[in-house]
Amino acid sequence: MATRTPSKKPKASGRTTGSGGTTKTTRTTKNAAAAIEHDFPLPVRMVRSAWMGIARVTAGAFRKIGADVHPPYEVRRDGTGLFLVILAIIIASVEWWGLRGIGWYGGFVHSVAAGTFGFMSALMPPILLVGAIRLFRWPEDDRANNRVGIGLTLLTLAGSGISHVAGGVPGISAPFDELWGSGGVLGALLTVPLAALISAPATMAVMIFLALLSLMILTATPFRQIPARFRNGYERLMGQHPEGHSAPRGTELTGEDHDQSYLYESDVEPKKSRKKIRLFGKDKDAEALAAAEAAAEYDRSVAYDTAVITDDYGNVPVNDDDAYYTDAAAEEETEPAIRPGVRRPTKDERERAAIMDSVGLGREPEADTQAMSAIDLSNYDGDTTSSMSQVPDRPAAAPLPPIPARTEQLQLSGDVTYTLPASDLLPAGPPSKQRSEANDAVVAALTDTLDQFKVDAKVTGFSRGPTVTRYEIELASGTKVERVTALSKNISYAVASSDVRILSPIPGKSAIGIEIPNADKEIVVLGDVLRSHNARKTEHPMVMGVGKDVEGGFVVANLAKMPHLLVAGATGAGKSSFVNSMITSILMRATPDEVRMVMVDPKRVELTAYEGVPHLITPIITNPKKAAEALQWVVREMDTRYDDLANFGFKHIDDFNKAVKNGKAVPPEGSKRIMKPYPYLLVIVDELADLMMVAPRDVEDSIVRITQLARAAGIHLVLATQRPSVDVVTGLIKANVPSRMAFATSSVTDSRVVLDQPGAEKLLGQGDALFLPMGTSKPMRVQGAWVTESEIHAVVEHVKGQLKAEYRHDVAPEVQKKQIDDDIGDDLELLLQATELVVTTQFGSTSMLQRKLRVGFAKAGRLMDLLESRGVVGPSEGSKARDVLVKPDDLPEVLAAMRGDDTSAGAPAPTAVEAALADNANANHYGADLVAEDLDGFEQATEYHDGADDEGSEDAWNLTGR
Ligand SMILES: Nc1ncnc2c1ncn2[C@@H]1O[C@H](COP(=O)(O)OP(=O)(O)OP(=O)(O)O)[C@@H](O)[C@H]1O
Repeated sequence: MATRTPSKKPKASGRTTGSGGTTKTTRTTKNAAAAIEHDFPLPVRMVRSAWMGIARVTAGAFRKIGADVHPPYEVRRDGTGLFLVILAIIIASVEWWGLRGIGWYGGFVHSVAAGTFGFMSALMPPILLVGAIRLFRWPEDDRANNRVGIGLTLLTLAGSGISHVAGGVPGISAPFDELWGSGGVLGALLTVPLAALISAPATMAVMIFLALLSLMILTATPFRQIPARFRNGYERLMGQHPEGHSAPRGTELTGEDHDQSYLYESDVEPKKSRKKIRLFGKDKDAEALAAAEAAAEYDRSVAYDTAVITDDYGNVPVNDDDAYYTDAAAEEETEPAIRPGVRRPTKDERERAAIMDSVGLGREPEADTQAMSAIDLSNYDGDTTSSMSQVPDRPAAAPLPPIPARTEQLQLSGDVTYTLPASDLLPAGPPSKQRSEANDAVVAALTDTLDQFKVDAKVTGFSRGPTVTRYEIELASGTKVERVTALSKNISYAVASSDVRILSPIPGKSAIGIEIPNADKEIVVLGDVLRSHNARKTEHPMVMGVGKDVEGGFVVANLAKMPHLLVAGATGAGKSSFVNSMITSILMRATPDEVRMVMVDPKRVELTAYEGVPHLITPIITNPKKAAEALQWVVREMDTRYDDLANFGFKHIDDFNKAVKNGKAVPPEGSKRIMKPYPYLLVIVDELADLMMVAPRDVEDSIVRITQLARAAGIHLVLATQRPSVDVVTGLIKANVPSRMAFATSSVTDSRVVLDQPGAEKLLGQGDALFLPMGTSKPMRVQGAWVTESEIHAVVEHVKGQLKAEYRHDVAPEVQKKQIDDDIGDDLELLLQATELVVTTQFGSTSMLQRKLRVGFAKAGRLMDLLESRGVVGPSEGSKARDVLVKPDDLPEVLAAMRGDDTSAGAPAPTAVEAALADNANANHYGADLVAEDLDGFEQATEYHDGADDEGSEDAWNLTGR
């Protein structure tokens, strides 16, 4: 507990309640000091002023080194700091710069310094400088300063002791020269009696131990964290965990460096802005009021559910409360201090948590109180940033035991033994912080802003998440909420961030929440999320690692319970990373018997890493037209599954599967069918807009059918788009895709399309997201989990090593090339010209074809239809020109495909037309394999489909007549 009672500047003492007591005391102290000062004679006062003048200039220079800091005036100790600097210079001048021989000065300084500390006197300048820097830059941080003071003193003692033992332990009465050449008087006093008692080598060991102890005190490293610190240091050195590393702002992120660069970018320099507010912080009420309306609207609609997900620091000591909780009444008598407490979830929060449970979000009731742990500043009087050391870091999570490898005997894939990837393929991330200096700076800036605008409110605590921290503000009775919300622009200004979001109130609390980006963001790695208690609690194969919420709790979600998800966000906001985390989660947790996937990746780059994994039932589909057909296949698959459910009398595929496994679902007599369970089917579309451009009506129809019915059939859709406009995410699609994940959008309109409310446009990008699971109205802010390309590669390699993909041939049926060729007939030349014209001009107009090719309307229309059938242009849009889907760069391949040339050898990226052909060839190949091999779960479905054509195999009990 700090002993000094800081005084306040009159300007900052406008608060009337809350800190009233303190203000009064500090004023008295200040007045008393002024009175004493006045009693000194003029020359003393002049010397003092001169000293303080120099001290201020020196301190100013020190405060500008590195990140600019501005400690409050009333707590500065520049005079003492200057004294230490001068002392350091004097000792350095003699011990370092060889001024020893110069007259009495050198002799005097050397005999005092070396006489006292021996060899250690050479280290005194940096030690004194460290002390000075702390006093200049962080004078208010009493706890840390005391710790550093003790550490430096111990280091000096140990250093003198070591020098003295190394110098042969001369006695205290030895000649002065001998003392100077060893540990000085200090070293002698310390080691001579000890050496007599326990021998010189043992004394050396004690001194070395003291030196190490002093380093631990200086670096605030508890014993148990030493291995972790070493590990972190090593990883940082190797570039594995980039925490604390710095790189130029706005560094373009590429490849596997993404996770590192992510940490660097920060626009927030809170302390700097504090100074500006002091200098220029006039009352900006007019501007503030203008902001109030916008803020109020925002506040009404965006309030985040924070009570949902539990913290995963399973090893947070249960006695945290005892260790850190101090009696509030006792604190009021002395100086109020920051008190980390543990908040219990409110009733409202518990109810919301129950809703979340129902949609399959990870939650761990017994850990609730840990999740709610937040830094409690309820007795913080807005005085200064407080000592970091008063609140210990979030206890480093003891590594949870590795997830035991699960090995399964697969049925659907031909009785192979399949082992899921080991959890250490996804390495752990750096430990998260519960509090950092950046948070303290923001608390000080917020307090300062409230003071400046004379708002009677206090910052009572904060919860730190990986990207943002939510600061809690409580109002004195009689203060309007609008007084704080109206300050949103001023708060942004004070913390130098345009991304400030105000929640009023925080759901379930009588407090205003202010979410401010962390200057020191943290990365959330998928491995940690998947190893969290929430993820371990269930073996459900459709559970994915989502990320971390604002309170630092791990968020996992069950895709089967969503049951369909829309993922949207501007380009670069983190969609694809999310999709990667999702697929990797599935590969980590589910066998191909449990989950099969259809991946649609019109961008052709995002999902290629997964090509060939046995969970795929068809090669990754890159052709939008084929994707539309694949969706139709999904509808058919759904119908088949429904038929089975109906025939066997089950409501959900899980029940059906259970019955199959228990041998309770038996085919009727005479049927040759071998009963096998159905895997979940996850259909992932990485860019919905591309599909909607090609066949809007078909795609919408399929999606709507699937989303309306597929839940019970175990079929789930994940639709991602960077264009969340109403023509892509139509009203019908929206109505049927209940769960949403919004990454940063480029406009508030886009945010409304995804979430039905604003908010996403204020997100920070790089995985910062609003998650709105089914059944909730208030989105939860999360930082998405991150998985690197090499991690994905390792997982995919493992999975592919277990089992080869066996693709189905009927997901995207063959395009009938022969017929197409017949279609073209004698018009090939004209068609080639038309293609060239349309692609080079990027203008799909029939009348242009008429004019340029000199053909009649009917011919031009036919050419246009041919172009559409080959994916060169989009569908007709009435009188408007059609969208051109092929880029000029791809023209040669498209023309070659039309001519029927073989373009596979050395051809670059396949065109839409080519891709279709190539994919079909693949499909046939795998189809042939399948026919020869035993039937899998999907083939049961095929049996029914085919049954209509093959009377012999039609089961009597198949009521659908397939
Ligand atoms: N969860 C995350 N944690 C850390 N950084 C992330 C995260 N997600 C994304 N990023 C960063 O943001 C960059 C862009 O992410 P991503 O490629 O997923 O965006 P996108 O929205 O899919 O963009 P596009 O639509 O262009 O593919 C990544 O390269 C990465 O550096």
